[in-house]
Amino acid sequence: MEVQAGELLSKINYPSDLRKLDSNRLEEVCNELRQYIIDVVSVNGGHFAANLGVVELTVALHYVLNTPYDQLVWDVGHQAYGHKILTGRRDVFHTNRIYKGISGFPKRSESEYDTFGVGHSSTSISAALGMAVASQYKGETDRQHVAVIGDGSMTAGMAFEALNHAGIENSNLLVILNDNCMSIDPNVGALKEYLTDISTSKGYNRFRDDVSSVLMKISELGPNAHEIVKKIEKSIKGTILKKSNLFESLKFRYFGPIDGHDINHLVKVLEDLKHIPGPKLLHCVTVKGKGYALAEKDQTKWHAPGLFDKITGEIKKSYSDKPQAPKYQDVFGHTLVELAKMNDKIMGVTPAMPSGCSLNIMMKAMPNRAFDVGIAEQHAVTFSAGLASQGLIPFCNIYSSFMQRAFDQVVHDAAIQKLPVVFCLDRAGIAGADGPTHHGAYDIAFFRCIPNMIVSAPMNEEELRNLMYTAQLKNHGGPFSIRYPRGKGVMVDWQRPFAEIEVGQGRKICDGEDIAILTLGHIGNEAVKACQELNADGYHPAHFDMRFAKPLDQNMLLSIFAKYDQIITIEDGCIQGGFGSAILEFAADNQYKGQIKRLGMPDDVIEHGEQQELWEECGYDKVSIINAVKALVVARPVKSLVG
Ligand SMILES: Cc1ncc(C[n+]2csc(CCOP(=O)(O)OP(=O)(O)O)c2C)c(N)n1
Ligand SMILES: CC(=O)[C@@H](O)[C@H](O)COP(=O)(O)O
Ligand SMILES: [Mg+2]
Repeated sequence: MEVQAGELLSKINYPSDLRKLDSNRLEEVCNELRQYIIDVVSVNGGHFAANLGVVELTVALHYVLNTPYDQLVWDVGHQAYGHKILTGRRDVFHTNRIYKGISGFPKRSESEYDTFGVGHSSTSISAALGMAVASQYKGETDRQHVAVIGDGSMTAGMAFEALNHAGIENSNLLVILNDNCMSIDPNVGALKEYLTDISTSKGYNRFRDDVSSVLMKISELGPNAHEIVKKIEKSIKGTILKKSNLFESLKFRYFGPIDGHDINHLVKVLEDLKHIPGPKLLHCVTVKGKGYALAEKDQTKWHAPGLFDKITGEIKKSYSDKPQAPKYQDVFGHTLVELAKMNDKIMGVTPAMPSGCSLNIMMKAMPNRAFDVGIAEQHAVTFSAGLASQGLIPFCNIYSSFMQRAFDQVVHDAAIQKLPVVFCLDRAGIAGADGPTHHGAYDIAFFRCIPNMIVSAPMNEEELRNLMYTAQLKNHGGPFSIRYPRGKGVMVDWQRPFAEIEVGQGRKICDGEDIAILTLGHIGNEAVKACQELNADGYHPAHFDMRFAKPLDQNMLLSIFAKYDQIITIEDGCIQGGFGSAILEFAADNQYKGQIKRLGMPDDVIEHGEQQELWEECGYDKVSIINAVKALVVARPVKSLVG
């Protein structure tokens, strides 16, 4: 649905138009930009509160900087809607995150203003530093490089690795710390407490303002003045500020904290900072959800609320007369608490996604046994391994795509040491509107190659519960991974008694002739639907839910090889190295002479869209499965086959 932009905003196609305005009109621009974001996101969905929080910052940056020559890098990029609207994409913004529409994150192929592709957090300082060093090398001394990073994203190790490096590079880098005290959930950790301390310490702020304004004035007087500034800084800031300022200790010049919603002050400060060389950090304090009262009040709920009525604030739900199956996330959250009540060794760990993965249920019920460790996937894995080394059983829940960050920790800290960490990989498979950075495409492939690792995937809620139950019964000789997708399962009546599943044992869903369909995980439900339609058309494939990509159910596979000349494998993951590849390897090792067709994500970047649209595009939704079977098998007369 197209939404009309305000009068001023509708004339701003690019930042060059913005820069023609008198600065006293910027507040108006901010109001219209904020309203436009509210109007479009309410009917289209997407990230909301973070975008409202950076409206002033976005306008000020594009007003002061000479983008795209000056380089602006957004961390995560979930807050870059204002940036997109001001940089040539206002009229296509209604296609944001929609299949074939623009991406919900900055993307280099989409615009020259998108200097760096993002989606995962905490990459902005490294990327902007790389750009700054490249400019220095090329002699582009007039070029500005700015990384905008949130307080949540600043908790990741990668951000600190970049600060550590940037502090000794004398390149032109400005880091803007957008501090709203929030990650998706409330931000956590000692850094958050430190930032709150320096934002609220009145005496320090007054002193800092005085020193900064004097230093900025002197620094405008020319090259020699910088030397004087440095000396003054060394003696004054060195003794007073450095002691208390983390960023100064890392050789950044620290400015702020300033009000990130005061557009006029922001413009002035950013102008001043353009004339100060070397690594600098500007600490901006903002409010997540700024300007939409409900979002300011419940920032987690309004991080990405889905569609809503912008007047009443009512978030739209899909209503149905029929009872609905739960989300896998909720099954995980409730089941973990159930198991933890039975087994006092169980602990819960999430890197910054407690409400996303539903560990918040355990954090509330058992606060001393469940940890949000901040955006810190590597730490989450090794922390879990540490817990496991002491006889505990951590359930470490990480979105599949974020787990890409922690591969070494899984190998080095958990698998080699045979530690029984249970890795629950949420959002495994096609993630949907978040797109390629968030699809859980690779985990089967990258976990399957790790020794001592169990790789499993439930086809429904009951299977998820039973896999979780099985994983904590004993040490299976190393980590136990369980992957499941974003969204709903298929069972309304899911809270059934626990039953152990034998590790490496698949199950037959239905018997058949001519061809066997082997599935892993929830995508097996598409195969169930496909088989029903195929049966009516006279095709009778057998269907096996293999449950494990590692170890494989070798006995079941050998009997399948003996009976069927044709096999289709289906997985919601990349086909290179994944579940289908595991079957191919086993088939080759056992001289299987039949034909094996693999369905899964092709060796390509899968863009954004709804899960169902992308399953279809990748060729493993119900219809694609039907077509694949029909292409391989000759139809037989309809007859009933009970599996
Ligand atoms: C590596 C990684 N882990 C987790 C996430 C999920 N995530 C996206 S935004 C976000 C919160 C970021 O907080 P902050 O940087 O402070 O931005 P804010 O939303 O507060 O503006 C999280 C945890 C991610 N994108 N990347
Ligand atoms: C930007 C980001 O990484 C998160 O906000 C992500 O979009 C959350 O995804 P879910 O909605 O699947 O929890
Ligand atoms: Mg934040």
